[in-house]
Amino acid sequence: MRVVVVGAGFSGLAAAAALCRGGARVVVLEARDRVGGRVATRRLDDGTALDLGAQWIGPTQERMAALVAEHGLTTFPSAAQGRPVVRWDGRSRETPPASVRQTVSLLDDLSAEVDPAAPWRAARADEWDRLTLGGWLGAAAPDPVTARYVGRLIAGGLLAVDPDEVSLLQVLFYLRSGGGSGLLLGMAGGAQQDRLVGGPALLAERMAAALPAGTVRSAAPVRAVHQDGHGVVAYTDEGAYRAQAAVVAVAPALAGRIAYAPALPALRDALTQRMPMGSALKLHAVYPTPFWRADGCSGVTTSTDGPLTETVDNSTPGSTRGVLTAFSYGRQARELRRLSAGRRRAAVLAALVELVGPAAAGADDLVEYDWSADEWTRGCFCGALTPGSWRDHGPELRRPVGRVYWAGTETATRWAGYLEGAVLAGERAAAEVLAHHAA
Ligand SMILES: Cc1cc2nc3c(=O)[nH]c(=O)nc-3n(C[C@H](O)[C@H](O)[C@H](O)COP(=O)(O)OP(=O)(O)OC[C@H]3O[C@@H](n4cnc5c(N)ncnc54)[C@H](O)[C@@H]3O)c2cc1C
Repeated sequence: MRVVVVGAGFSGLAAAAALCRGGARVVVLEARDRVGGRVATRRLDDGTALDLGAQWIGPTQERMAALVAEHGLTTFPSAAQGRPVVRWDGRSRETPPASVRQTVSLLDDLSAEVDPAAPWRAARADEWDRLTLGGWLGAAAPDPVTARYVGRLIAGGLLAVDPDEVSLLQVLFYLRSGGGSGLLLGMAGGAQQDRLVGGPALLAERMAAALPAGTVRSAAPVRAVHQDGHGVVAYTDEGAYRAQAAVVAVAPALAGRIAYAPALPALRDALTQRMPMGSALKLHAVYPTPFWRADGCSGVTTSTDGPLTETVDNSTPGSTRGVLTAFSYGRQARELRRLSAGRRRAAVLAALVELVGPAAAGADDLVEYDWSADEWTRGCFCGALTPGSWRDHGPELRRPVGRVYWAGTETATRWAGYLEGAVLAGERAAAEVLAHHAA
């Protein structure tokens, strides 16, 4: 059996490996001239490595851990020794007030009622899908600052959207899919625990290299997928690829930009119109040294206000330089994006000064990469269904359309939105193809 896989991110690469193991002959068509999708590593002249996209893996992400080992890579713990800073309504403190834990626990409790494989079946699905996280926080959080902080951390930190842009149901699905707020938000013991030596882009390259020679065709954007009773044809600018089935391993927002013949069923096409990508800006401020460590600070900060919601110490072991990586989400990220590069740098450094002190103004460099402007990603960290969309369109996420199967992290039921979810989704789609078409 021949299978064409669209996209060589972690999902497409994992799908291709599983299909090859199942005896299929596979071609992976990748739009970019590199594999990996939402991962990329930029190296500074002194060897400092900056992960522009995904960078962390953590406990319970078993497929990622297995792939790291299988491809001969290792991990190192994220730097988080020292005092964190919580900038709370204009004042600095070490931990957020108890109201934050209480409010987030309420969300965790509600998420226990959501099956991540079918959020639309939750008893209160309709009510929760109509309500935005912002609306829920307005009623459930004990005060407006707690509501703001939790909104920025949960809607922003997890989905890179504003609390008013996302339904409570989407948030509960995401919390459940990643095993709860403790795992999702944590550094040690959580999803931000470890980084890959060499960066995740190196793992993607090794996954691609382990496939039979010639499997991955890069610089081959798929423009159209046609199918009939006998097979599928994927059209690129260079040529047509025939197969018995296709796995489309790209985010729904990008899958909707491919032309299908026959046209996709209305509900599936509508799904691609209702799952926009998030809006995160990840910015690396590079310093001669990690100066915050001398003051006993961990570099891990969170904030109720300003353009930056959180920062981490992202310095690379072996490099003397200090890297403070800052994240801006939703509306704040859009506002930063509208500024000229010079004004953005000034705004980001001013926010860093407020979080970690005056030395933050002396950055050698501010390295940014705007995934929203990237033609083949169009936003990050992932796509999320808009309020009110889960019930009618959620069931279409993984439902195959004839010979076309859907992968990509957005289709995962565990660790959706993460590298782990991408791998699991790719392997699930491969299993569906192998089960329905003779190898
Ligand atoms: C800034 C940032 C930080 C993140 N941090 C983390 C993190 O720390 N940990 C974590 O686990 N996850 C993180 N994520 C999320 C993680 O990167 C994604 O969940 C994961 O990479 C998605 O993989 P994927 O294969 O589903 O999709 P993608 O990586 O988007 O892969 C899709 C591939 O398809 C290609 N493509 C698109 N359209 C076409 C077409 N028409 N024809 C051919 N090819 C096409 C794209 O070029 C791309 O290579 C982060 C993401 C970003 C951007």
